[in-house]
Amino acid sequence: MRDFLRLLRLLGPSWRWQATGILLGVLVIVSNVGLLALSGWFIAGMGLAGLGLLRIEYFLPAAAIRALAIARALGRYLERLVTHEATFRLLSDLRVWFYIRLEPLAPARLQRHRAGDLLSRIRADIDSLDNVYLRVLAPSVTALLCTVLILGFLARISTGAALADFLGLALVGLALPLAAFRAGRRSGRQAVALRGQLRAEIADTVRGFEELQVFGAMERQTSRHEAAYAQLTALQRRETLVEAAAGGAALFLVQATMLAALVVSIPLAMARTLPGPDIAMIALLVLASFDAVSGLPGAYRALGQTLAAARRIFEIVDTEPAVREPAQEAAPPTGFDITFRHVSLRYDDAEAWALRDVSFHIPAGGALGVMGTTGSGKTSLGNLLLRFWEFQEGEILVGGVPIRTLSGDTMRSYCAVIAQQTHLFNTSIRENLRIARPAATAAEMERALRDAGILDEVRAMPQGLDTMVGEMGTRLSGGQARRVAIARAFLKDAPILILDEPTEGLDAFSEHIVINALGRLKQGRTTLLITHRSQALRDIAQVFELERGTVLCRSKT
Ligand SMILES: Nc1ncnc2c1ncn2[C@@H]1O[C@H](COP(=O)(O)OP(=O)(O)OP(=O)(O)O)[C@@H](O)[C@H]1O
Repeated sequence: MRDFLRLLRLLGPSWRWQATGILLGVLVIVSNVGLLALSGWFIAGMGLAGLGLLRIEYFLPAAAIRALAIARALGRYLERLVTHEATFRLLSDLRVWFYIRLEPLAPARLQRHRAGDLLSRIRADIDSLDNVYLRVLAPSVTALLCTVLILGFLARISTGAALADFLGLALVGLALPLAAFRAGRRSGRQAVALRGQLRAEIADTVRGFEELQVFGAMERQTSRHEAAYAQLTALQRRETLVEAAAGGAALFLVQATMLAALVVSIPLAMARTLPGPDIAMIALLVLASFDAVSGLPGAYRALGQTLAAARRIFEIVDTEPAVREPAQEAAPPTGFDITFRHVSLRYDDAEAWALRDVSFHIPAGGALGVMGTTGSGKTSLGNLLLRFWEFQEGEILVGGVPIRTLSGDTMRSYCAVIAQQTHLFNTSIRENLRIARPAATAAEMERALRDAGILDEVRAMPQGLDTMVGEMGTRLSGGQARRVAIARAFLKDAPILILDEPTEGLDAFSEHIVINALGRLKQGRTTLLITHRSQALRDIAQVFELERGTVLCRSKT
Protein backbone atom coordinates (compact mmCIF):
# COMPACT_ATOMS: atom_id res chain seq x y z
CA MET A 1 0.00 0.00 0.00
CA ARG A 2 2.89 2.32 0.89
CA ASP A 3 4.41 1.71 -2.53
CA PHE A 4 1.08 2.38 -4.19
CA LEU A 5 0.60 5.69 -2.37
CA ARG A 6 4.18 6.67 -3.20
CA LEU A 7 3.48 5.86 -6.84
CA LEU A 8 0.36 8.02 -6.79
CA ARG A 9 2.41 10.93 -5.50
CA LEU A 10 4.68 10.60 -8.53
CA LEU A 11 1.73 11.17 -10.86
CA GLY A 12 1.64 14.81 -9.71
CA PRO A 13 3.22 16.98 -12.40
CA SER A 14 0.86 16.09 -15.25
CA TRP A 15 -2.29 15.87 -13.12
CA ARG A 16 -4.25 18.27 -15.34
CA TRP A 17 -3.87 15.98 -18.34
CA GLN A 18 -4.72 13.00 -16.21
CA ALA A 19 -7.84 14.64 -14.75
CA THR A 20 -8.99 15.72 -18.22
CA GLY A 21 -8.46 12.14 -19.44
CA ILE A 22 -10.61 10.84 -16.59
CA LEU A 23 -13.40 13.36 -17.28
CA LEU A 24 -13.37 12.44 -20.96
CA GLY A 25 -13.52 8.76 -19.96
CA VAL A 26 -16.63 9.54 -17.91
CA LEU A 27 -18.15 11.38 -20.88
CA VAL A 28 -17.54 8.38 -23.16
CA ILE A 29 -19.05 5.84 -20.81
CA VAL A 30 -22.03 7.99 -19.86
CA SER A 31 -22.68 8.72 -23.57
CA ASN A 32 -22.45 5.03 -24.40
CA VAL A 33 -24.74 3.98 -21.57
CA GLY A 34 -27.15 6.80 -22.44
CA LEU A 35 -27.06 5.89 -26.13
CA LEU A 36 -27.85 2.22 -25.55
CA ALA A 37 -30.49 2.87 -22.90
CA LEU A 38 -32.21 5.58 -24.89
CA SER A 39 -32.06 3.52 -28.09
CA GLY A 40 -33.64 0.56 -26.26
CA TRP A 41 -36.32 2.78 -24.86
CA PHE A 42 -36.93 4.46 -28.23
CA ILE A 43 -37.16 1.25 -30.25
CA ALA A 44 -39.48 -0.36 -27.71
CA GLY A 45 -41.52 2.85 -27.46
CA MET A 46 -41.83 3.17 -31.26
CA GLY A 47 -42.91 -0.48 -31.45
CA LEU A 48 -45.63 0.08 -28.89
CA ALA A 49 -46.62 3.35 -30.59
CA GLY A 50 -46.92 1.43 -33.89
CA LEU A 51 -49.36 -0.93 -32.19
CA GLY A 52 -51.29 2.09 -30.97
CA LEU A 53 -50.56 1.21 -27.36
CA LEU A 54 -48.57 4.34 -26.63
CA ARG A 55 -48.23 7.92 -27.77
CA ILE A 56 -44.65 8.98 -28.12
CA GLU A 57 -42.91 12.22 -29.03
CA TYR A 58 -40.00 10.98 -31.14
CA PHE A 59 -38.27 14.14 -32.27
CA LEU A 60 -36.37 14.89 -29.07
CA PRO A 61 -35.25 11.28 -28.34
CA ALA A 62 -34.06 10.86 -31.95
CA ALA A 63 -32.00 14.07 -31.67
CA ALA A 64 -30.65 12.98 -28.28
CA ILE A 65 -29.58 9.62 -29.74
CA ARG A 66 -27.62 11.41 -32.46
CA ALA A 67 -26.09 13.80 -29.95
CA LEU A 68 -25.04 10.90 -27.69
CA ALA A 69 -23.57 8.97 -30.63
CA ILE A 70 -21.50 11.99 -31.63
CA ALA A 71 -20.45 12.64 -28.01
CA ARG A 72 -19.38 9.01 -27.67
CA ALA A 73 -17.28 8.99 -30.85
CA LEU A 74 -15.74 12.41 -30.27
CA GLY A 75 -15.26 11.71 -26.57
CA ARG A 76 -13.49 8.40 -27.33
CA TYR A 77 -11.14 10.13 -29.77
CA LEU A 78 -10.33 12.95 -27.36
CA GLU A 79 -10.02 10.56 -24.44
CA ARG A 80 -7.44 8.43 -26.29
CA LEU A 81 -5.58 11.56 -27.30
CA VAL A 82 -5.52 13.05 -23.82
CA THR A 83 -4.81 9.83 -21.88
CA HIS A 84 -1.92 9.04 -24.21
CA GLU A 85 -0.55 12.53 -23.79
CA ALA A 86 -0.94 12.15 -20.02
CA THR A 87 0.84 8.79 -20.13
CA PHE A 88 3.75 10.00 -22.22
CA ARG A 89 4.15 13.06 -20.03
CA LEU A 90 4.04 10.83 -17.01
CA LEU A 91 6.65 8.49 -18.48
CA SER A 92 8.95 11.33 -19.38
CA ASP A 93 8.53 12.86 -15.87
CA LEU A 94 9.24 9.47 -14.32
CA ARG A 95 12.33 8.91 -16.45
CA VAL A 96 13.77 12.33 -15.57
CA TRP A 97 12.85 11.81 -11.90
CA PHE A 98 14.61 8.43 -11.89
CA TYR A 99 17.65 9.62 -13.83
CA ILE A 100 18.20 12.58 -11.48
CA ARG A 101 18.30 10.13 -8.57
CA LEU A 102 20.35 7.54 -10.42
CA GLU A 103 23.16 9.83 -11.47
CA PRO A 104 24.65 10.54 -8.01
CA LEU A 105 24.73 6.79 -7.36
CA ALA A 106 27.12 6.10 -10.24
CA PRO A 107 29.49 4.40 -10.13
CA ALA A 108 29.80 3.46 -6.45
CA ARG A 109 26.27 2.36 -5.65
CA LEU A 110 25.42 0.90 -9.03
CA GLN A 111 28.24 -1.60 -9.18
CA ARG A 112 26.22 -4.16 -7.23
CA HIS A 113 23.62 -4.19 -10.02
CA ARG A 114 24.26 -6.03 -13.24
CA ALA A 115 24.18 -3.78 -16.32
CA GLY A 116 21.28 -5.67 -17.94
CA ASP A 117 19.26 -5.57 -14.74
CA LEU A 118 19.85 -1.85 -14.41
CA LEU A 119 18.76 -1.35 -18.00
CA SER A 120 15.67 -3.40 -17.28
CA ARG A 121 14.84 -1.13 -14.35
CA ILE A 122 15.48 2.04 -16.34
CA ARG A 123 13.38 0.93 -19.30
CA ALA A 124 10.87 -1.86 -18.65
CA ASP A 125 10.15 -1.13 -14.98
CA ILE A 126 9.67 2.59 -15.56
CA ASP A 127 7.51 1.82 -18.62
CA SER A 128 5.27 -0.46 -16.63
CA LEU A 129 4.61 2.30 -14.11
CA ASP A 130 2.34 4.02 -16.63
CA ASN A 131 -0.10 1.18 -15.87
CA VAL A 132 -0.85 2.92 -12.62
CA TYR A 133 -2.48 5.79 -14.41
CA LEU A 134 -3.64 4.20 -17.66
CA ARG A 135 -4.94 0.91 -16.33
CA VAL A 136 -5.59 1.45 -12.64
CA LEU A 137 -6.10 5.03 -11.52
CA ALA A 138 -7.98 6.47 -14.52
CA PRO A 139 -10.34 3.45 -14.96
CA SER A 140 -10.98 3.25 -11.19
CA VAL A 141 -11.91 6.92 -10.82
CA THR A 142 -13.89 6.80 -14.07
CA ALA A 143 -15.71 3.69 -12.83
CA LEU A 144 -16.56 5.34 -9.53
CA LEU A 145 -17.93 8.53 -11.12
CA CYS A 146 -19.88 6.62 -13.78
CA THR A 147 -21.32 4.21 -11.24
CA VAL A 148 -22.63 7.09 -9.13
CA LEU A 149 -24.19 8.79 -12.18
CA ILE A 150 -25.68 5.60 -13.66
CA LEU A 151 -27.07 4.27 -10.40
CA GLY A 152 -28.48 7.71 -9.53
CA PHE A 153 -30.36 7.74 -12.83
CA LEU A 154 -31.46 4.11 -12.61
CA ALA A 155 -32.72 4.51 -9.05
CA ARG A 156 -35.18 7.13 -10.28
CA ILE A 157 -36.69 4.58 -12.67
CA SER A 158 -36.48 1.40 -10.58
CA THR A 159 -34.92 1.10 -7.14
CA GLY A 160 -34.86 -2.69 -7.41
CA ALA A 161 -32.98 -2.62 -10.73
CA ALA A 162 -30.57 -0.02 -9.32
CA LEU A 163 -29.90 -2.24 -6.34
CA ALA A 164 -29.26 -5.26 -8.57
CA ASP A 165 -26.95 -3.18 -10.77
CA PHE A 166 -25.14 -1.86 -7.69
CA LEU A 167 -24.47 -5.39 -6.48
CA GLY A 168 -23.28 -6.55 -9.90
CA LEU A 169 -21.04 -3.50 -10.33
CA ALA A 170 -19.59 -3.96 -6.83
CA LEU A 171 -18.77 -7.58 -7.57
CA VAL A 172 -17.21 -6.92 -10.99
CA GLY A 173 -15.62 -3.58 -10.10
CA LEU A 174 -14.44 -4.30 -6.57
CA ALA A 175 -14.48 -7.93 -5.48
CA LEU A 176 -13.16 -9.40 -8.75
CA PRO A 177 -10.30 -6.88 -9.12
CA LEU A 178 -9.31 -7.48 -5.50
CA ALA A 179 -9.34 -11.25 -6.01
CA ALA A 180 -7.42 -10.88 -9.31
CA PHE A 181 -4.86 -8.65 -7.58
CA ARG A 182 -4.31 -11.20 -4.83
CA ALA A 183 -4.09 -14.06 -7.31
CA GLY A 184 -1.66 -12.21 -9.60
CA ARG A 185 0.49 -10.49 -6.98
CA ARG A 186 3.04 -13.22 -6.36
CA SER A 187 3.46 -14.37 -9.93
CA GLY A 188 3.67 -10.73 -11.05
CA ARG A 189 6.47 -10.05 -8.60
CA GLN A 190 8.31 -13.18 -9.69
CA ALA A 191 7.84 -12.35 -13.38
CA VAL A 192 9.30 -8.85 -12.99
CA ALA A 193 12.34 -10.16 -11.11
CA LEU A 194 12.81 -12.98 -13.60
CA ARG A 195 12.60 -10.63 -16.59
CA GLY A 196 15.26 -8.38 -15.02
CA GLN A 197 17.49 -11.38 -14.37
CA LEU A 198 16.99 -12.68 -17.90
CA ARG A 199 17.87 -9.35 -19.45
CA ALA A 200 21.02 -9.18 -17.34
CA GLU A 201 22.02 -12.70 -18.33
CA ILE A 202 21.34 -12.16 -22.02
CA ALA A 203 23.33 -8.91 -21.99
CA ASP A 204 26.16 -10.91 -20.40
CA THR A 205 25.88 -13.61 -23.06
CA VAL A 206 25.95 -11.10 -25.90
CA ARG A 207 29.03 -9.43 -24.44
CA GLY A 208 30.76 -12.75 -24.00
CA PHE A 209 29.86 -14.27 -27.41
CA GLU A 210 33.47 -14.61 -28.40
CA GLU A 211 34.54 -16.44 -25.23
CA LEU A 212 31.49 -18.69 -25.30
CA GLN A 213 32.26 -19.72 -28.87
CA VAL A 214 35.96 -20.21 -28.26
CA PHE A 215 35.31 -22.39 -25.21
CA GLY A 216 32.35 -24.17 -26.85
CA ALA A 217 30.13 -23.13 -23.94
CA MET A 218 27.35 -21.55 -25.99
CA GLU A 219 24.95 -24.45 -25.59
CA ARG A 220 25.33 -24.57 -21.82
CA GLN A 221 24.76 -20.84 -21.60
CA THR A 222 21.65 -20.85 -23.81
CA SER A 223 20.19 -23.80 -21.93
CA ARG A 224 20.33 -21.62 -18.80
CA HIS A 225 18.31 -18.97 -20.62
CA GLU A 226 15.86 -21.60 -21.81
CA ALA A 227 15.25 -22.76 -18.26
CA ALA A 228 14.56 -19.18 -17.17
CA TYR A 229 12.25 -18.67 -20.18
CA ALA A 230 10.34 -21.83 -19.28
CA GLN A 231 9.86 -20.45 -15.78
CA LEU A 232 8.69 -17.13 -17.19
CA THR A 233 6.25 -18.86 -19.54
CA ALA A 234 4.79 -20.80 -16.60
CA LEU A 235 4.27 -17.54 -14.72
CA GLN A 236 2.70 -15.92 -17.76
CA ARG A 237 0.40 -18.92 -18.15
CA ARG A 238 -0.71 -18.47 -14.57
CA GLU A 239 -1.33 -14.76 -15.15
CA THR A 240 -3.34 -15.52 -18.28
CA LEU A 241 -5.39 -18.08 -16.35
CA VAL A 242 -6.17 -15.55 -13.64
CA GLU A 243 -7.13 -12.98 -16.27
CA ALA A 244 -9.30 -15.47 -18.16
CA ALA A 245 -11.02 -16.62 -14.96
CA ALA A 246 -11.67 -13.00 -13.95
CA GLY A 247 -12.96 -12.22 -17.46
CA GLY A 248 -15.28 -15.24 -17.45
CA ALA A 249 -16.60 -14.44 -13.99
CA ALA A 250 -17.21 -10.84 -15.03
CA LEU A 251 -19.17 -11.92 -18.11
CA PHE A 252 -21.31 -14.24 -16.04
CA LEU A 253 -22.00 -11.54 -13.45
CA VAL A 254 -22.98 -9.02 -16.16
CA GLN A 255 -25.62 -11.37 -17.56
CA ALA A 256 -26.80 -12.39 -14.11
CA THR A 257 -27.18 -8.75 -13.09
CA MET A 258 -29.20 -7.93 -16.19
CA LEU A 259 -31.42 -10.91 -15.49
CA ALA A 260 -31.88 -9.82 -11.88
CA ALA A 261 -32.74 -6.27 -12.98
CA LEU A 262 -35.35 -7.66 -15.38
CA VAL A 263 -36.76 -9.98 -12.74
CA VAL A 264 -37.36 -7.06 -10.37
CA SER A 265 -38.65 -4.60 -12.97
CA ILE A 266 -40.89 -6.74 -15.22
CA PRO A 267 -43.53 -7.19 -12.46
CA LEU A 268 -43.64 -3.38 -12.17
CA ALA A 269 -44.39 -3.08 -15.90
CA MET A 270 -47.04 -5.79 -15.57
CA ALA A 271 -48.60 -3.79 -12.77
CA ARG A 272 -48.37 -0.73 -15.02
CA THR A 273 -46.33 1.23 -12.48
CA LEU A 274 -43.47 1.26 -14.97
CA PRO A 275 -43.95 2.21 -18.65
CA GLY A 276 -43.22 -0.73 -21.00
CA PRO A 277 -40.30 0.86 -22.93
CA ASP A 278 -38.49 1.41 -19.61
CA ILE A 279 -37.90 -2.35 -19.39
CA ALA A 280 -35.79 -2.27 -22.56
CA MET A 281 -34.04 0.81 -21.25
CA ILE A 282 -33.26 -0.84 -17.90
CA ALA A 283 -31.92 -4.01 -19.57
CA LEU A 284 -29.58 -2.10 -21.88
CA LEU A 285 -28.59 0.43 -19.25
CA VAL A 286 -27.59 -2.31 -16.81
CA LEU A 287 -25.69 -4.12 -19.55
CA ALA A 288 -23.85 -0.97 -20.65
CA SER A 289 -23.11 0.14 -17.09
CA PHE A 290 -20.50 -2.64 -16.87
CA ASP A 291 -18.45 -0.79 -19.46
CA ALA A 292 -17.31 1.34 -16.56
CA VAL A 293 -15.82 -1.55 -14.58
CA SER A 294 -15.05 -4.27 -17.12
CA GLY A 295 -11.34 -3.37 -17.40
CA LEU A 296 -10.70 -3.37 -13.67
CA PRO A 297 -10.14 -7.10 -12.94
CA GLY A 298 -7.42 -7.30 -15.63
CA ALA A 299 -5.90 -4.02 -14.46
CA TYR A 300 -5.71 -5.10 -10.85
CA ARG A 301 -4.28 -8.46 -11.88
CA ALA A 302 -1.41 -6.49 -13.51
CA LEU A 303 -1.10 -4.20 -10.49
CA GLY A 304 1.05 -6.83 -8.75
CA GLN A 305 3.60 -6.52 -11.55
CA THR A 306 3.44 -2.75 -11.51
CA LEU A 307 4.03 -2.63 -7.78
CA ALA A 308 6.93 -5.05 -8.10
CA ALA A 309 8.43 -2.79 -10.79
CA ALA A 310 7.86 0.25 -8.56
CA ARG A 311 9.60 -1.49 -5.66
CA ARG A 312 12.64 -2.18 -7.86
CA ILE A 313 12.74 1.48 -8.85
CA PHE A 314 12.33 2.70 -5.24
CA GLU A 315 15.06 0.31 -4.13
CA ILE A 316 17.53 2.23 -6.30
CA VAL A 317 16.10 5.67 -5.63
CA ASP A 318 16.31 5.13 -1.86
CA THR A 319 20.00 4.19 -1.96
CA GLU A 320 22.21 6.69 -0.18
CA PRO A 321 24.87 8.08 -2.57
CA ALA A 322 28.41 7.10 -1.61
CA VAL A 323 29.45 10.74 -1.55
CA ARG A 324 27.44 13.39 0.24
CA GLU A 325 27.36 16.71 -1.58
CA PRO A 326 28.21 19.82 0.50
CA ALA A 327 25.18 21.86 1.61
CA GLN A 328 26.95 24.96 0.35
CA GLU A 329 29.82 24.77 -2.08
CA ALA A 330 33.09 26.49 -1.15
CA ALA A 331 34.68 29.10 -3.44
CA PRO A 332 36.52 27.31 -6.26
CA PRO A 333 40.28 26.86 -5.86
CA THR A 334 42.56 29.22 -7.72
CA GLY A 335 45.45 26.78 -8.07
CA PHE A 336 45.43 23.05 -8.68
CA ASP A 337 48.09 21.52 -6.48
CA ILE A 338 46.87 18.29 -4.88
CA THR A 339 47.45 17.30 -1.25
CA PHE A 340 46.54 13.96 0.35
CA ARG A 341 46.91 14.09 4.16
CA HIS A 342 46.72 10.77 6.01
CA VAL A 343 43.96 9.54 3.72
CA SER A 344 42.34 6.17 4.40
CA LEU A 345 39.64 4.52 2.30
CA ARG A 346 37.57 1.43 2.80
CA TYR A 347 35.06 0.43 0.09
CA ASP A 348 32.95 -1.39 2.61
CA ASP A 349 32.97 -1.57 6.40
CA ALA A 350 33.54 -5.30 6.18
CA GLU A 351 36.47 -4.99 3.79
CA ALA A 352 40.14 -4.25 4.40
CA TRP A 353 41.48 -0.74 3.89
CA ALA A 354 42.07 -0.05 0.19
CA LEU A 355 44.18 2.99 1.16
CA ARG A 356 45.74 3.51 4.58
CA ASP A 357 47.25 6.75 5.83
CA VAL A 358 48.35 7.94 2.39
CA SER A 359 50.00 11.36 2.21
CA PHE A 360 51.55 13.19 -0.73
CA HIS A 361 51.65 16.54 -2.44
CA ILE A 362 51.68 17.26 -6.16
CA PRO A 363 52.56 20.90 -6.92
CA ALA A 364 50.34 22.70 -9.43
CA GLY A 365 51.41 21.62 -12.91
CA GLY A 366 53.64 18.89 -11.44
CA ALA A 367 53.35 15.14 -11.67
CA LEU A 368 53.33 12.15 -9.36
CA GLY A 369 53.92 8.63 -10.54
CA VAL A 370 52.32 5.81 -8.58
CA MET A 371 53.47 2.24 -8.94
CA GLY A 372 52.33 -0.90 -7.19
CA THR A 373 51.15 -4.43 -7.66
CA THR A 374 47.60 -5.18 -8.67
CA GLY A 375 45.06 -4.37 -5.96
CA SER A 376 47.49 -2.12 -4.10
CA GLY A 377 45.14 0.87 -4.25
CA LYS A 378 46.43 2.91 -7.20
CA THR A 379 43.08 3.38 -8.98
CA SER A 380 41.47 4.23 -5.67
CA LEU A 381 43.50 7.47 -5.55
CA GLY A 382 41.79 8.58 -8.78
CA ASN A 383 38.39 7.40 -7.51
CA LEU A 384 38.74 9.74 -4.55
CA LEU A 385 39.83 12.73 -6.62
CA LEU A 386 36.86 12.19 -8.93
CA ARG A 387 34.56 12.04 -5.89
CA PHE A 388 33.23 8.63 -6.91
CA TRP A 389 33.94 7.33 -3.40
CA GLU A 390 34.20 8.90 0.03
CA PHE A 391 37.33 8.46 2.17
CA GLN A 392 36.84 7.75 5.85
CA GLU A 393 39.93 9.41 7.28
CA GLY A 394 42.27 12.26 6.45
CA GLU A 395 41.92 15.16 4.09
CA ILE A 396 42.29 15.82 0.38
CA LEU A 397 42.89 19.37 -0.80
CA VAL A 398 42.93 20.85 -4.27
CA GLY A 399 44.45 24.32 -4.44
CA GLY A 400 44.18 24.36 -0.63
CA VAL A 401 40.39 23.73 -0.74
CA PRO A 402 39.13 20.51 0.91
CA ILE A 403 37.44 18.52 -1.84
CA ARG A 404 34.60 17.61 0.52
CA THR A 405 33.51 21.25 0.30
CA LEU A 406 33.30 21.06 -3.51
CA SER A 407 30.51 19.28 -5.35
CA GLY A 408 31.26 16.10 -7.26
CA ASP A 409 30.44 17.81 -10.56
CA THR A 410 32.86 20.66 -9.79
CA MET A 411 35.68 18.25 -8.93
CA ARG A 412 35.05 16.19 -12.05
CA SER A 413 35.06 19.35 -14.17
CA TYR A 414 38.68 19.89 -13.03
CA CYS A 415 39.79 16.40 -14.06
CA ALA A 416 40.45 14.55 -17.31
CA VAL A 417 40.95 10.80 -17.13
CA ILE A 418 42.72 8.46 -19.47
CA ALA A 419 42.60 4.88 -18.38
CA GLN A 420 43.35 1.54 -19.88
CA GLN A 421 39.64 1.11 -20.44
CA THR A 422 38.57 4.63 -21.30
CA HIS A 423 35.14 4.18 -22.79
CA LEU A 424 34.51 5.14 -26.39
CA PHE A 425 30.85 5.34 -27.35
CA ASN A 426 29.55 3.47 -30.35
CA THR A 427 29.31 6.57 -32.50
CA SER A 428 31.60 8.72 -34.64
CA ILE A 429 34.98 10.11 -33.60
CA ARG A 430 33.38 13.56 -33.78
CA GLU A 431 30.64 12.66 -31.28
CA ASN A 432 33.13 10.96 -28.99
CA LEU A 433 35.15 14.16 -28.91
CA ARG A 434 32.06 16.30 -28.30
CA ILE A 435 31.56 14.56 -24.96
CA ALA A 436 34.49 16.61 -23.70
CA ARG A 437 33.30 19.87 -25.22
CA PRO A 438 29.86 19.87 -26.87
CA ALA A 439 30.45 23.16 -28.71
CA ALA A 440 33.88 22.21 -30.10
CA THR A 441 34.41 23.30 -33.72
CA ALA A 442 35.94 21.02 -36.34
CA ALA A 443 39.14 23.08 -36.16
CA GLU A 444 39.36 22.60 -32.37
CA MET A 445 38.78 18.89 -32.77
CA GLU A 446 41.48 18.65 -35.40
CA ARG A 447 43.91 20.53 -33.17
CA ALA A 448 43.16 18.11 -30.30
CA LEU A 449 43.63 15.14 -32.63
CA ARG A 450 46.92 16.59 -33.85
CA ASP A 451 48.16 17.09 -30.27
CA ALA A 452 47.13 13.51 -29.54
CA GLY A 453 49.13 12.34 -32.57
CA ILE A 454 46.25 10.82 -34.47
CA LEU A 455 45.09 13.55 -36.86
CA ASP A 456 46.80 12.10 -39.96
CA GLU A 457 45.27 8.70 -39.33
CA VAL A 458 41.78 10.16 -38.87
CA ARG A 459 42.17 12.23 -42.03
CA ALA A 460 43.17 9.10 -43.93
CA MET A 461 39.96 7.33 -42.89
CA PRO A 462 37.27 7.53 -45.63
CA GLN A 463 34.78 9.20 -43.28
CA GLY A 464 37.36 11.26 -41.38
CA LEU A 465 35.88 12.69 -38.20
CA ASP A 466 32.62 10.91 -38.95
CA THR A 467 34.21 7.47 -38.81
CA MET A 468 32.22 5.19 -36.54
CA VAL A 469 34.41 3.72 -33.81
CA GLY A 470 32.26 0.63 -33.11
CA GLU A 471 31.18 -0.75 -29.77
CA MET A 472 33.77 0.19 -27.10
CA GLY A 473 35.93 1.58 -29.95
CA THR A 474 36.55 -1.89 -31.41
CA ARG A 475 36.87 -0.58 -34.97
CA LEU A 476 39.97 1.33 -33.94
CA SER A 477 43.26 -0.22 -32.91
CA GLY A 478 44.08 -0.13 -29.18
CA GLY A 479 46.61 2.65 -29.75
CA GLN A 480 44.20 4.69 -31.88
CA ALA A 481 41.41 4.36 -29.31
CA ARG A 482 43.79 5.50 -26.58
CA ARG A 483 44.81 8.53 -28.67
CA VAL A 484 41.18 9.48 -29.38
CA ALA A 485 40.74 9.41 -25.59
CA ILE A 486 43.79 11.67 -25.28
CA ALA A 487 42.34 14.06 -27.87
CA ARG A 488 39.19 14.16 -25.78
CA ALA A 489 41.28 15.13 -22.76
CA PHE A 490 43.00 17.87 -24.80
CA LEU A 491 39.57 19.24 -25.69
CA LYS A 492 38.39 19.18 -22.10
CA ASP A 493 41.47 21.18 -21.14
CA ALA A 494 41.10 20.28 -17.45
CA PRO A 495 43.81 21.38 -14.99
CA ILE A 496 44.12 17.91 -13.38
CA LEU A 497 45.04 14.80 -15.27
CA ILE A 498 44.49 11.27 -14.00
CA LEU A 499 46.33 8.72 -16.10
CA ASP A 500 45.54 5.17 -15.02
CA GLU A 501 47.73 2.67 -16.85
CA PRO A 502 47.42 4.76 -20.03
CA THR A 503 49.81 2.59 -22.05
CA GLU A 504 48.67 -0.79 -20.76
CA GLY A 505 48.02 -3.36 -23.49
CA LEU A 506 49.82 -1.41 -26.22
CA ASP A 507 52.74 -2.64 -28.27
CA ALA A 508 56.07 -0.84 -27.99
CA PHE A 509 55.41 1.34 -31.06
CA SER A 510 51.95 2.48 -29.95
CA GLU A 511 53.22 2.98 -26.43
CA HIS A 512 55.91 5.29 -27.73
CA ILE A 513 53.39 7.43 -29.68
CA VAL A 514 50.96 7.52 -26.73
CA ILE A 515 53.71 8.51 -24.27
CA ASN A 516 54.71 11.37 -26.57
CA ALA A 517 51.09 12.54 -26.79
CA LEU A 518 50.73 12.31 -23.02
CA GLY A 519 53.92 14.31 -22.63
CA ARG A 520 52.23 17.17 -24.52
CA LEU A 521 48.99 16.74 -22.59
CA LYS A 522 50.74 16.87 -19.19
CA GLN A 523 52.22 20.30 -19.89
CA GLY A 524 50.93 22.70 -17.23
CA ARG A 525 48.50 20.17 -15.71
CA THR A 526 48.74 18.55 -12.30
CA THR A 527 49.16 14.89 -13.17
CA LEU A 528 48.60 11.66 -11.27
CA LEU A 529 50.16 8.89 -13.32
CA ILE A 530 49.38 5.36 -12.30
CA THR A 531 51.49 2.79 -14.05
CA HIS A 532 53.82 -0.10 -13.59
CA ARG A 533 55.73 0.62 -16.79
CA SER A 534 58.96 2.44 -16.12
CA GLN A 535 58.93 3.77 -19.71
CA ALA A 536 55.90 5.92 -18.86
CA LEU A 537 57.62 7.30 -15.77
CA ARG A 538 60.74 8.47 -17.52
CA ASP A 539 60.23 12.23 -17.02
CA ILE A 540 58.29 12.09 -13.73
CA ALA A 541 60.21 13.62 -10.83
CA GLN A 542 58.19 12.19 -7.96
CA VAL A 543 57.28 8.51 -7.79
CA PHE A 544 56.04 6.31 -4.99
CA GLU A 545 55.06 2.72 -4.63
CA LEU A 546 51.92 1.48 -2.98
CA GLU A 547 51.49 -1.87 -1.35
CA ARG A 548 48.20 -2.99 0.14
CA GLY A 549 47.05 0.61 0.38
CA THR A 550 50.09 2.05 2.11
CA VAL A 551 52.98 3.99 0.66
CA LEU A 552 55.86 1.54 0.57
CA CYS A 553 58.69 3.76 -0.65
CA ARG A 554 59.22 7.10 -2.28
CA SER A 555 61.81 7.71 -4.90
CA LYS A 556 62.99 10.25 -7.43
CA THR A 557 63.71 9.03 -10.87
N1 LIG B 1 34.59 -0.40 -6.40
C1 LIG B 1 35.14 -1.18 -5.50
N2 LIG B 1 34.39 -1.81 -4.60
C2 LIG B 1 34.94 -2.60 -3.66
N3 LIG B 1 36.25 -2.81 -3.55
C3 LIG B 1 37.06 -2.21 -4.44
C4 LIG B 1 36.54 -1.38 -5.46
N4 LIG B 1 37.56 -0.91 -6.19
C5 LIG B 1 38.67 -1.45 -5.66
N5 LIG B 1 38.37 -2.22 -4.61
C6 LIG B 1 39.34 -2.94 -3.76
O1 LIG B 1 40.27 -2.01 -3.27
C7 LIG B 1 41.58 -2.50 -3.38
C8 LIG B 1 42.42 -1.55 -4.24
O2 LIG B 1 41.90 -1.56 -5.55
P1 LIG B 1 42.47 -0.61 -6.69
O3 LIG B 1 41.62 -0.82 -7.91
O4 LIG B 1 42.60 0.77 -6.19
O5 LIG B 1 43.91 -1.25 -6.92
P2 LIG B 1 44.91 -1.06 -8.13
O6 LIG B 1 46.25 -0.94 -7.53
O7 LIG B 1 44.47 0.06 -9.00
O8 LIG B 1 44.77 -2.44 -8.87
P3 LIG B 1 44.96 -2.73 -10.44
O9 LIG B 1 46.37 -2.42 -10.76
O10 LIG B 1 44.64 -4.19 -10.55
O11 LIG B 1 43.97 -1.86 -11.14
C9 LIG B 1 41.47 -3.89 -3.97
O12 LIG B 1 41.53 -4.80 -2.90
C10 LIG B 1 40.12 -3.93 -4.62
O13 LIG B 1 39.55 -5.22 -4.54
